Parts: sequence; structure tokens; C-alpha cells
Amino acid sequence: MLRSIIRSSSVKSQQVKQVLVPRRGYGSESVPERKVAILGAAGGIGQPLALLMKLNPLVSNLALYDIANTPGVAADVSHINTRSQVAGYMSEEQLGQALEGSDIVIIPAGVPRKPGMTRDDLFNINAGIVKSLSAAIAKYCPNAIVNMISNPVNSTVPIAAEIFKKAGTFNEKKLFGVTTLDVVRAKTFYSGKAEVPVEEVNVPVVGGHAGITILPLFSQATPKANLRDEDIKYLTKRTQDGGTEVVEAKAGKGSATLSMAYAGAIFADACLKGLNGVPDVVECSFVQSSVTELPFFASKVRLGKEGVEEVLGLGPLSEFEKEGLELLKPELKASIEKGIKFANES
Ligand SMILES: NC(=O)C1=CN([C@@H]2O[C@H](COP(=O)(O)OP(=O)(O)OC[C@H]3O[C@@H](n4cnc5c(N)ncnc54)[C@H](O)[C@@H]3O)[C@@H](O)[C@H]2O)C=CC1
Ligand SMILES: O=C([O-])CC(=O)C(=O)O
Repeated sequence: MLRSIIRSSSVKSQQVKQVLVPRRGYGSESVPERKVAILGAAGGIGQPLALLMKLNPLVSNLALYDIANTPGVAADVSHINTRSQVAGYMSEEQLGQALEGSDIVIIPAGVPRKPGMTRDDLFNINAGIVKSLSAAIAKYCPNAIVNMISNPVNSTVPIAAEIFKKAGTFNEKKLFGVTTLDVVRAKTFYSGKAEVPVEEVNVPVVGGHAGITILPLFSQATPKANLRDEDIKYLTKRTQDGGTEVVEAKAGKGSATLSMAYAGAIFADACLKGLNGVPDVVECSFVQSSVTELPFFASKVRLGKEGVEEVLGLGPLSEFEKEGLELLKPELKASIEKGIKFANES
């Protein structure tokens, strides 16, 4: 069995060291060493995400962990001539090594949906996976930022929070549910309808990451466009059903992987920039929140050296968005409570 750790070259000390890395677009100022671990790195999301993180000049060490197939993925990615050292880890006894010294842990481990399933239908399998990975994070890299991709995000983030609380390591500034794909979709769909250049579009998406809990705020979308109410309704529904659109198109072969890897890489890059002290890095994410009465909620978050610097409010909402907000609360509350209960009972 392939159990050996694959390294492109030996992984250096995990201490944060300042090194001079001149990169186009990043200036030639010193860039600290940053270790990023991906758990579930050999999966549909994990592989392209590993590729994209290997291309990120802010990463110095890339640890790829999965229960199967990581040596091949790590060997493959490690040949790319970019800054980071790549190491592959497989089997539970190597999980500690994969995690140690990590600044950011990205978790796309778990099963994806098939047609006809909701994200909550994944709870029975993925809740246990997230629970055991969170326990390992608490043990081996308690100060790392965690980017949770595994579904149902509305429950897996509360599970991780409870496991960290039990271990005495919970830091609400460092736990993020990745909802960036909802923003990516909202931007793409808005650009098409509003006929504005997609690279200029900004749309906040708040709430959670499942069905009606996904609430895009098209009233705040820029560049402004005078869309009709029926267009806003259509865009909202399409954003909420974006995941299902891909699940159905893949017809049993999984859910969004490539667009998710892109979204995961965008969000991890934002976290790295925040850690490195780049000012005004703002992304939407599902975090511990007092923006509503719910304990976790997705909204715009300013990222800084300690993770969350500020959870931003919702801003002015249209009547349609206010209705959507009230409609989503019971479902999101139930999903959060389900996660908390699971973490504390099992
Ligand atoms: N947050 C979001 O916006 C999105 C979340 N997802 C979710 O991401 C998750 C992964 O999706 P895919 O990559 O398409 O699935 P996949 O089945 O292709 O890959 C999952 C990987 O996780 C690994 N894995 C399973 N148990 C593990 C464990 N205990 N430790 C480490 N690795 C483990 C598997 O070996 C596999 O390689 C699913 O739960 C999916 O619903 C998918 C798309 C968007
Ligand atoms: O829909 C799914 O199951 C995967 C997902 O979260 C998404 O694509 O937004």
C-alpha cells in the first residue's frame, strides 16, 4: 500500500519566515511563508483546488491529504514550477503531519449530491467526516484558519465550531463556511441579464448555502442596472438552484467541482491576503454572526491578520429581499441546530 509521504522536496520548517518573492501583481515586498492544507485533496474539488493553490504565489507549502490517491495527485501537482513545496499525505496516521504548521486548512472532504438529493441528505456521511477532521485540526493546528467546503455547509460549520469548543480551541474569527460559489454564480448570472462586463460585477450573497437559505442581494449589485422584478426573481432562483443545475447536468457523476475549486481558491487567496496584512479584503462567508438572531450567517466579512476582522451588516434590502430573509431563517436555524446537536451527542 502506498503510505509513504510524497514530497517534491523536503518541507522546510513550518515557522513563518519572511522571504523575498518578487511576483507580478504582488509587488516585490517580502511575502511570508504560508502553509495551506487541503483535506479531500484527491476528490473532484480537491484536485483542481490543489492545482489552483499551487499556482498561488502566496503559498509556500501545500499539504494534500486524502484517504486515497493522494500520492499521485501530489506527485503530479508538485512538478509545476511555482513557489510552493508540495507534500501528499494518505491515511489517518499521516493527517497530523499534513496539518502541522498550517495557516489555512481547506476541507472539501466528503460525498457530493446525486440528482434528487438535497445537501442535507449528505449530512449522515459528511457530518462524521467533518467531525473527525475538526478534532484533528484542534489537535495539530488549532490556530489555523478553516475554510469549510463540505456540505451541508449550514450544518458542517456549526459541527466544526462545537468540536473546537469542546477542545478549547474555538476562535470564531477563524472558521469560515465557503459560500463564494454562490457569489461567483450570482455575478455570472447578473452580468448576463444586466449586460454588463462580468469582471466588473459585484453582488453580495447572504444567508446560508442551501436552496432558499442562499439570498443574493441583487438590489446592491453593481454596476447598477434597472432590471425588472421578474428578472430579479429569476436571477435569485437561478442562484439558489445553481448547485442543483450542475448536479442534474452531471446526472449522477457528482456536483460542481471546477467552479467550486475556482471559488475555493478565490476565498483561500482572500484569507491569505488578509493574513498578510493586505487592507480591505472583503468576501462573503458563512461565519459566527450577530447580523441576525441566528448564531451563524453568511454576509460580507472583512478579512485580516487574525481571520475575521469585521462581519459587515446586510445594508439596505428591497422588499423582496426582506421577505427572502424571513423565509430562510427557519430552515437555516434548523440546519445549524442539527449540526450542534450532532457534535454534542455523537
Ligand atoms: N461549499 C460549496 O459551495 C460546495 C460544496 N461541495 C461539497 O464538497 C464536498 C466534496 O465534493 P467533491 O469533491 O465533488 O466530492 P468527491 O467525492 O469527488 O471528493 C471527495 C473526496 O473526499 C475524500 N474523503 C472522504 N472522506 C475523507 C476523510 N475522512 N478525510 C479526507 N478525505 C476524505 C474522498 O476520498 C474524495 O477524494 C461535497 O460534500 C460537496 O457537496 C461541492 C460544491 C460546492
Ligand atoms: O449543489 C451541491 O450539492 C454542491 C454545492 O454546494 C454547490 O454546487 O453549490
